[in-house]
Amino acid sequence: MKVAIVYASITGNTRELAEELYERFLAQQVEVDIYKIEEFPFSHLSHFDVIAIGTYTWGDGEIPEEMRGLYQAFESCGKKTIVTAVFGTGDSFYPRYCGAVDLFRDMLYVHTNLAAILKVELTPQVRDLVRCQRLVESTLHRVNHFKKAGRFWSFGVDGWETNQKA
Ligand SMILES: Cc1cc2nc3c(=O)[nH]c(=O)nc-3n(C[C@H](O)[C@H](O)[C@H](O)COP(=O)(O)O)c2cc1C
Repeated sequence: MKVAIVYASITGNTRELAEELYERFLAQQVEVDIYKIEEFPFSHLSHFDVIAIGTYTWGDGEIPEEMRGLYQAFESCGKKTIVTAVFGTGDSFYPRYCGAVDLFRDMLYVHTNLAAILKVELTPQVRDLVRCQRLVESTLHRVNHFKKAGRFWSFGVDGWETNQKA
């Protein structure tokens, strides 16, 4: 299983969160690479079983400029066979707390097999480490479930509803 963590961070909060997740994926003995957004080869999206996307929020709940290419890449080349997670840090002082995570969530839900979402207030605290562990476990559980079944399930408005071949 191949996992990629791709993140953008200016002041280091989202990077810290990405690094926590990296350690936790490693501890599960999966192959995991961590990329700053500038280093991620967009053309390799489908080389990974799992892609965890980390973003801070900018402006009025916006996706930072450097993450927009990744957003568009998933929009045009996303596949339901790629299990994704989206995480980010934000500041609840702003009306659209972690708005960039919400925007990615909505798009990834449509174009990929979205397994987990994590929002953290500014710098990750000890209580957030448990949430990081949950993100890793839910994501790997989704991949294993998917591989066993040879199909995927999506969480729709009326519950677990979609069952399609990979
Ligand atoms: C100009 C500006 C606009 C921001 N807008 C938002 C926002 O709309 N929603 C939010 O949750 N956080 C917002 N933030 C807070 C950042 O997303 C937050 O500080 C984040 O942890 C930064 O991540 P980083 O340390 O990885 O760069 C804003 C910060 C700045 C400086």
